[in-house]
Amino acid sequence: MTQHEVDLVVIGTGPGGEALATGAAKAGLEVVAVDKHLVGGECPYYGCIPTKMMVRGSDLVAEVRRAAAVAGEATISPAWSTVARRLDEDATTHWDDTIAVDRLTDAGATVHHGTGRLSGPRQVAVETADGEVVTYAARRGVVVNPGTRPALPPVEGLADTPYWTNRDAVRLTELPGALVVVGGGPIGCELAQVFARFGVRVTVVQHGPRLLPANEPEAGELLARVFAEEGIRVLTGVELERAAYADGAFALDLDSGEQLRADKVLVAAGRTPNLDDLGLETVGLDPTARSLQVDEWLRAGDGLWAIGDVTGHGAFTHVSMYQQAVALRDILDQGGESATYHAVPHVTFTDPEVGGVGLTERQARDAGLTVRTGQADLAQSSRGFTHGAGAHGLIKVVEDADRGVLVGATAVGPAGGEILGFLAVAVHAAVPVATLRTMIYAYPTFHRAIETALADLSDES
Ligand SMILES: Cc1cc2nc3c(=O)[nH]c(=O)nc-3n(C[C@H](O)[C@H](O)[C@H](O)COP(=O)(O)OP(=O)(O)OC[C@H]3O[C@@H](n4cnc5c(N)ncnc54)[C@H](O)[C@@H]3O)c2cc1C
Ligand SMILES: NC(=O)c1ccc[n+]([C@@H]2O[C@H](COP(=O)([O-])OP(=O)(O)OC[C@H]3O[C@@H](n4cnc5c(N)ncnc54)[C@H](O)[C@@H]3O)[C@@H](O)[C@H]2O)c1
Repeated sequence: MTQHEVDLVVIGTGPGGEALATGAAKAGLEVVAVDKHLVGGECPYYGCIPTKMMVRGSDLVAEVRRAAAVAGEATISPAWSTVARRLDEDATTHWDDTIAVDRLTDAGATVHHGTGRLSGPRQVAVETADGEVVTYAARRGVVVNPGTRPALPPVEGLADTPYWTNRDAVRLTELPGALVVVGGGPIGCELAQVFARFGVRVTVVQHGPRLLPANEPEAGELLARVFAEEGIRVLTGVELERAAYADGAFALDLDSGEQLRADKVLVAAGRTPNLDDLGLETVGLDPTARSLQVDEWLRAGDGLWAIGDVTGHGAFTHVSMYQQAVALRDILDQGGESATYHAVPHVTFTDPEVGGVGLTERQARDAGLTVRTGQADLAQSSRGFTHGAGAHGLIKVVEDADRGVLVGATAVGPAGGEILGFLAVAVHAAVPVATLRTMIYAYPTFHRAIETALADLSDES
């Protein structure tokens, strides 16, 4: 077995790994990029891109149905085949990564489809699909970007059923009659609403007290009200105890005593980091850990960098991309700013969109800050009034009163993710609340509700 010497090996090419490998190769490094599935990772093939195309379709369906109340009768015959075609042809080119591989190769990198494992410091063994093993010694080091896979909750019988995950959900050509979604996080909420708007009878089973528990409680509660209006059944605070599948149907027993029946079950109950088959033990790291501890330069060890979901700084494409830029500058000895995470933005693309940045009120209080919060109801704003149907939303701001700056904010509403941009700047740059209060907010915009929320800042929780 020959050992090849190169500058850098990237194991796992999620969005960040792909970009980092491209950047390093373009900078003149000899780079090997390894992915056991598709170059680009979860986001372009099974995550952000296909699901946002699904959301775009279901939002249009909802908007057409709202037309009667604001503009006159309009009809739509929702056709899943149209969405499925876009996912297959436009989003994923039939779940084929040739374009991405060519892009990386054109940049000068060597690409392997295979499983990469560390075999010691700066050492990697790549097992290709045909069983061949190629080993590399990496002069600068190794970057790991292995991402996550769907977690299977410990529910009796579930593993033996043909349950779906996000990977199945984005490849559907036909929709089921009745669907149970297990998990009320971002994946569960986005997909529940998409399928419901295309005519599926959807029940969401969320074992916590509310939807989107990583967001402010007001956001999850508002979303639950919207889901109820749209006919989505939301069960919170329940445990799924048993699952069984027979004769084409699922039976799900809840701890409340109720049994749910469904044609399909979508499991969206969190993710498991792909750290268990990476050879981490050969460099003194724990392969059973929930995340890889990294410093502000994304260093996980000597000659070892980790980026993306496995670092535990937010499982979002923009975090993976942000981190790759920092790690690449470190690898190339270019210096600059290291990574900080006080203003990580995130948007769940339900309708209304749920955007958040920085700390929630609870997190700010737990951090010992002197907290003041303010809120505004989008439906009560002039823009909400003119918008009419579909104007659900709220703004919530969380101030560190000692410093007089926002440390967190939430924007729920039509285009809530876009409104969040304003709040992300405020939290990122620690713009004084006094300065934000002296701005002029265009009338009648949704973002004008931020002014109302700032005026509402008080010590009441
Ligand atoms: C349904 C869904 C919707 C989402 N929507 C959004 C969204 O709207 N916005 C957003 O910001 N984020 C979204 N995300 C999250 C986003 O997809 C991830 O944060 C993003 O893909 C970054 O992940 P990553 O870089 O850690 O790695 P991943 O994208 O998970 O890629 C990791 C890659 O590593 C490979 N790999 C793993 N182990 C090995 C190994 N040993 N050897 C070789 N290759 C290996 C895998 O095959 C994979 O290609 C969504 C996720 C899902 C599941
Ligand atoms: N728009 C976006 O940015 C977007 C969209 C989708 C996913 N993502 C990323 O992907 C990650 C994974 O998404 P996710 O929704 O699978 O995970 P998650 O961990 O965010 O949410 C999972 C939900 O399932 C619930 N749950 C766990 N076990 C359960 C059980 N046994 N029964 C019922 N409910 C259970 C949890 O309480 C939680 O609310 C997200 O955290 C997010 O970072 C982002």
